[in-house]
Amino acid sequence: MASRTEFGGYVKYQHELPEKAFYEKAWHLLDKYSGIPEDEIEPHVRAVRDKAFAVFNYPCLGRWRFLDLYITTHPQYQELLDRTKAGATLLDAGCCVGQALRQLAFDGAPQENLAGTDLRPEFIDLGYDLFRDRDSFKAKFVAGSVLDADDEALRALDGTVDIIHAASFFHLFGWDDQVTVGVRLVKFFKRGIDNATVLGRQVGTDKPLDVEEHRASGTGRQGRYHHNEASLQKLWDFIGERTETRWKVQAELSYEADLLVEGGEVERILIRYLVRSV
Ligand SMILES: C[S@@+](CC[C@H](N)C(=O)[O-])C[C@H]1O[C@@H](n2cnc3c(N)ncnc32)[C@H](O)[C@@H]1O
Repeated sequence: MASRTEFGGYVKYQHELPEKAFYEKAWHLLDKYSGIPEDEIEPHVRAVRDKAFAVFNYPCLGRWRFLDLYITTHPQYQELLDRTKAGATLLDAGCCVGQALRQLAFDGAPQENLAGTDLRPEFIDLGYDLFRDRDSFKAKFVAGSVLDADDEALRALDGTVDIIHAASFFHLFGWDDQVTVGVRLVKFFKRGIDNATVLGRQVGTDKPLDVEEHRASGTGRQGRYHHNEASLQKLWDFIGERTETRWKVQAELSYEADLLVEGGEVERILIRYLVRSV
């Protein structure tokens, strides 16, 4: 089993499940979409989660966050269903095990209008194990790095997408890499469409760093950059300049108790965002 490791004072791997409120939508999906008998769900999820955590020790796996189907509470969730039913294509960038895509499909989004991409093909593969839909799920998955402008595999998605969902994703990167990622994502959009949309949720802050200070003081690979609405607009202005596109950001911070048990209850600031082409 993967070892417990500390991450910025946080426990990265938590054995106990959080409160039921945190994972009941995922249990419902595994029951009704995947058809997994109720008493098998927990051991099944634990086994797949440990395999995924052994691939890479993201806290979203170790701390069960991949079970939080927050997407259903995004103010644009109904719009995502309506637009994909009307033929729009949605790409989940940094999809991990693809839980958001299965939820969208379960709620009626046509599977052939869904796509996912992730750096690690193992996560995509484990998603089929988790949801037991390897032979039935019609969403298109492409493994590749959105940080690499020359990634051959990702070219298959260029010019094919109307909506991009990116959750707990941009916050992995520093400012410059977020610009690189945004520029890459823009290439995935169909040419000349109205209402190109990027949306998601990630760690936020009410005090974003000055970009130059962040660059100068970054740790590791330039450190991570967290946003409020104004800094996110600035980011998308930069991305727009580099791609000759224009974007309007709407975003809201929320202060939420982390419902996890080990390592204590902590407050985290999240930002739920919506970026539309203008
Ligand atoms: C913190 S997880 C979030 C997963 C999922 N979106 C969610 O909300 O649970 C970040 C994901 O981004 C993927 N990732 C990291 N760097 C990437 C890159 N350069 N290109 C594509 N995916 C990347 C990771 O493999 C991981 O699955």
